[in-house]
Formats: sequence, C-alpha cells, structure tokens
Amino acid sequence: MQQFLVTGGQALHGEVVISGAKNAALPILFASLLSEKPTTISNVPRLKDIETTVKLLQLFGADVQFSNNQVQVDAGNVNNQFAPYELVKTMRASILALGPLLSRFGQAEVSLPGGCAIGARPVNLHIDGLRKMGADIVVENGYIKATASRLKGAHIIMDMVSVTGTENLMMAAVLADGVTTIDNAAREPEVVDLAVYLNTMGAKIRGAGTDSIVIEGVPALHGGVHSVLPDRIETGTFLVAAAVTGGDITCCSADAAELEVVLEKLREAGAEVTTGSDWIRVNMTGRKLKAVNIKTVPHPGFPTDMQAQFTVLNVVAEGVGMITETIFENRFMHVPELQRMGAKISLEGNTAVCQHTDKLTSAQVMATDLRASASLVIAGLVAQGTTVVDRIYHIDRGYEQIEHKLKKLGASIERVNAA
Ligand SMILES: CC(=O)N[C@H]1[C@@H](OP(=O)(O)OP(=O)(O)OC[C@H]2O[C@@H](n3ccc(=O)[nH]c3=O)[C@H](O)[C@@H]2O)O[C@H](CO)[C@@H](O)[C@@H]1O
Ligand SMILES: C=C(OP(=O)(O)O)C(=O)O
Repeated sequence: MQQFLVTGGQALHGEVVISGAKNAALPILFASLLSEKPTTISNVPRLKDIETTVKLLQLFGADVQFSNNQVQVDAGNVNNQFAPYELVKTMRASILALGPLLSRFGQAEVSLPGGCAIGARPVNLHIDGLRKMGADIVVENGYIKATASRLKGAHIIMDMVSVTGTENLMMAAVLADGVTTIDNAAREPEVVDLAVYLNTMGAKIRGAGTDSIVIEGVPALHGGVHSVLPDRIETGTFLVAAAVTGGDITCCSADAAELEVVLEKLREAGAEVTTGSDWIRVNMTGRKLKAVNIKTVPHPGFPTDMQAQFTVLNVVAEGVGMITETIFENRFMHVPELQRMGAKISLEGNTAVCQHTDKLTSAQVMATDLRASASLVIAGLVAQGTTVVDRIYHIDRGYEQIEHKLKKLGASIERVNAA
C-alpha cells in the first residue's frame, strides 16, 4: 500500500496544467458503447477510474486503445453486456454502462454499486427512469438485470437532481424510439460535455446545462472526435492549496466559467483571483485568509466535491466558517483526521463549524475517499512536520500525477511504499 509523505511550510508558486475531467471522461467513455463506429476521445486523464472503465469496455468486447491522453474506442464488436461486481465495486460510475448497453443491445446486467464512505448512494432514479422508458428490470442477487426490445421515449421527472442518473437516462434515450424529456435534470458541466460528445456522434440532444433536457431518439450513431473539458474539481483543489499556503499559482488549461461559485468563495476568503480564457490565477501573497460559509448544492451552486478542501481552508483562515453538506449524508470523514492534526472543527448535524487553528501539526492520517484525501494532502502542505497520508489509492482515482504537479509548484511531497 502506498502513502504520501507531505512536509508542510512551502507556499505554492508557478503554473500547473489541469487534466481532463474525470467525471466527464467516465460517462463519455461509456457513451462510446452506443456507436458501432470508432470514436476518438482526447484530454482523457490517466486515472485509476479510467483504467477500470477501459477494463470494463474491453470486457464487453470493445477494442480500446489508450495512448498518452487519447482513447480510441471501437465498440463495433461488443458481445457481452455483463458488468461484474469485482470491477463495479471499485468504481461506482460503472453504473453508467447500464443505459448505453440496454439502449443499443436490448439487455444489460450490471452489478449494484453499493454504498461508499460518503453515503448510501442508491441508484433508484436510474432504474425508475429506464422503467419509464419501457425497460423490464429486476434487481436480484446484487445485480440489475434489464431488458427491452427497444426503449421508448418518455417524460421523466427526476425526484432528486442526480448527475450520473441524468447521464445514464440521457444516453439510454439517444437510441430510443421517440422523444424523451428529462425534467429536474442535473446541470453540471460534465452533463453538457457528454451531450456535446453524443451530438458529435449524431445524437439529437438539446437543453443540456438546463434542468430540462430533450432527447430525440435516432436509429444509430456514427463515429466522433471529442476533447474532454478541463477538470473543475482538480482546478479548485490546486487553487485552494495555493490559498492556504499563501502562494501564487496559475492553473493553465482551466475554465473559469465552470468554477464561478468556487472562485467567488476564494475572493471572499481574501484571495486575489484573476482569470483568462483558459487560465485562473490565485494570488495570496501578503494577504490574510478569512473563513467563509459554504453550503453544497447541485450545480451551479457550490460543489460537494470541493467541500473537504474548503474545510481545510476554513481551519487555516481567521474567523469561524460553517460548512454545510446537503448532497451526501456522510461526507465529513476528513474531519476526524483533520482533528488529529490539531484542527478545531465541531460537527453539528450536517454542518462542520471550523475555527481558526494557529498551527496544524503533522500526524499519520487515513484517506477515506477521493476529496477527503485531497483535503489531507492540502492540510499536510501547511502543517508543521511531515504528514503521512495512508490509503492514497483513493486520490489516484481522481487526480492525475498529483505529487508531480504539487512538486513542480514547490511542495514537498513523496509517494512511498508503506513499510
Ligand atoms: C462520476 C461522477 O460524476 N460523480 C459525481 C456525481 O456522483 P453521482 O452521480 O453518484 O451523484 P448524484 O448526483 O447521483 O447524487 C446526488 C444525491 O442524490 C442521491 N441519489 C442519486 C441517485 C439515485 O438514484 N438516488 C438517489 O437518492 C444520492 O444518494 C445523493 O444524495 O455527482 C456527485 C454530486 O455532484 C459528485 O459528488 C460526484 O463526484
Ligand atoms: C465522489 C466522487 O466521485 P465518484 O462519484 O466517482 O465516487 C468525486 O469525484 O468526488
């Protein structure tokens, strides 16, 4: 098992190139299953979750070539629609195989993903929506078994805003017979990127990015070429790391329009934030960090995937900052670990009350999920001494070469094999 050793005290300086977005690349790779023709996707981050997706696509019978950051998928010979528990348990996004497989082949059997550290994360909305489109679905022995001769267009009103739920149903609707409307749809930029990719392949989707998406079914898709949008959560993570260390960094290949609310919170926290067409700079030199209040909500509100990083910001900042998590019921697993580093945080229901802590001190801490692990690394960058972050396989799910990127910005961080 690998660990990070992070020695605090260096302000981050310089430029970092942001990778393609994990949460866009995953649905886009699964969407390739909808076409018999080859597709090419560039700006794909090299991450554990992407490797898992490639394995799944290959298991289905697709020919997948991954070199540098480009993936070519030829799903012309797909002959298997079974996603086993062994792969699905390592990556919840595997549920995104369900919609495309069912839509193109009329059958799919996908393991239920199960809960994870941040919450139960059911997939009832995915199943209900597909049933509305005429699918026969049974859930037994831990598997979702779905069949449909051809899915039919339907009017689906989502009970809750679900990102992968919206994506799964949008993909399923692309080859359905007739028009599907998804109301109360997720508006995340990753949903929009998926729609752009599908439209490139000949799908007829409009309204992505609003809460009502209309999909006119087509008989087949052709090939396509697409570049994945920049990862707004990776961008935000580096910007927070710069702010808490009192640094000055520029994220290149980044999109400020996707991060408006996060940038606004950084300004409120005292950072100087400037942006260009494809870069964002945060300068904290000689400035005082102030605590901010945050409430996570679906896009365009504050993203839950940036909550743990802002928890650290609030601990280092002056004043008291409240962090309220409304999306996932258990997304404060980083708090006890940060407390072990001296952070003054008290949990009151779904709110973490963060107080200024004069000095964080190093400790051995355990990563429990992807963004929690990012927050522990950020805390290590400002703590006195060397922090040991265990279970960094969580961070490898979502951050491409994080230690190399941080080192280039002046951080002291090493990946080591645990003794
Ligand atoms: C691969 C990917 O894109 N992951 C993102 C996606 O996860 P994911 O798509 O899994 O998250 P959802 O948007 O579906 O979850 C939002 C809320 O809805 C609930 N829910 C969801 C589906 C369902 O069928 N029933 C149900 O009750 C969930 O438990 C959660 O409380 O959006 C989350 C919220 O922005 C992000 O944190 C994840 O990084
Ligand atoms: C929760 C996340 O991812 P996933 O939905 O893949 O678990 C995340 O990216 O922060």
